Amino acid sequence: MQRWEQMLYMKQMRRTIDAYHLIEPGDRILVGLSGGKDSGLLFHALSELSRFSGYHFEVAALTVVHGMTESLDSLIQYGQKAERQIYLHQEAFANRLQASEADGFSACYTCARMRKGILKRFAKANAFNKIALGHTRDDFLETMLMNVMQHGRLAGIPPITREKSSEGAGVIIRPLLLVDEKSITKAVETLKLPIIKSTCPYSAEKARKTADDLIGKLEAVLPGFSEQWITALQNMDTTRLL
Ligand SMILES: Nc1ncnc2c1ncn2[C@@H]1O[C@H](COP(=O)(O)OP(=O)(O)OP(=O)(O)O)[C@@H](O)[C@H]1O
Repeated sequence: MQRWEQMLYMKQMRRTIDAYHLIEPGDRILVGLSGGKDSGLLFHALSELSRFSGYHFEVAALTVVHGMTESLDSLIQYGQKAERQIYLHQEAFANRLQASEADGFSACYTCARMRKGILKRFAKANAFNKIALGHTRDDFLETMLMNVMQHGRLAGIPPITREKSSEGAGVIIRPLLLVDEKSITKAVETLKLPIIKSTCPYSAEKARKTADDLIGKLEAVLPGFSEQWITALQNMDTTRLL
């Protein structure tokens, strides 16, 4: 792989950070690290950025160990070798959510809420003022399609959210929001970052899979469609909308 290809994700991430003012000097950023490739690359990229650039911020990661992943050993070894701070929060709630799915709960929704609550409380207790999540351009487009298909609403995922709640640190940033999954996969392979497999039975959520398939079909007919969609959203002509 060419060097420019390896660095493509970094260029796209920096552009997003600058365009939406995601990072300010003095920030203490806690990355939600699932063990998957997106947040794995996010943690690596922010760690590099904090060491070699003029952004002046600190970064560490928290993994919520909810009981639905394979062994975390390689992640822990990576943290020690690269001298990167990875905290672990052990709370095996995921099995209980599976059991309650039968009662009409959405396990994925509840799991995401619980993880977010844990991240927020940890951030507050340890003086982190921002939480960074690994959502990508593909997550953004899938969410947008799902919102149209399921709720008749045009909404994606914002690059920065400022939430007020009793749980604490309410600023959530998504520096990979305009980075495509292909660049992420390539970078993770080249950098040999550790990837922990999820054992969650819901990880291929049906509605998200449908949205993903649809985007794949559009890309096959119209190469560059995803990029063009993002460009269109940044150039909205509100005088011609309803
Ligand atoms: N167990 C966890 N502990 C800490 N943060 C998490 C955990 N699971 C998810 N997150 C955070 O929430 C984000 C969105 O979660 P989601 O399950 O949609 O992940 P994803 O899109 O598959 O990304 P990844 O490749 O990072 O797992 C992740 O990118 C990560 O930042």
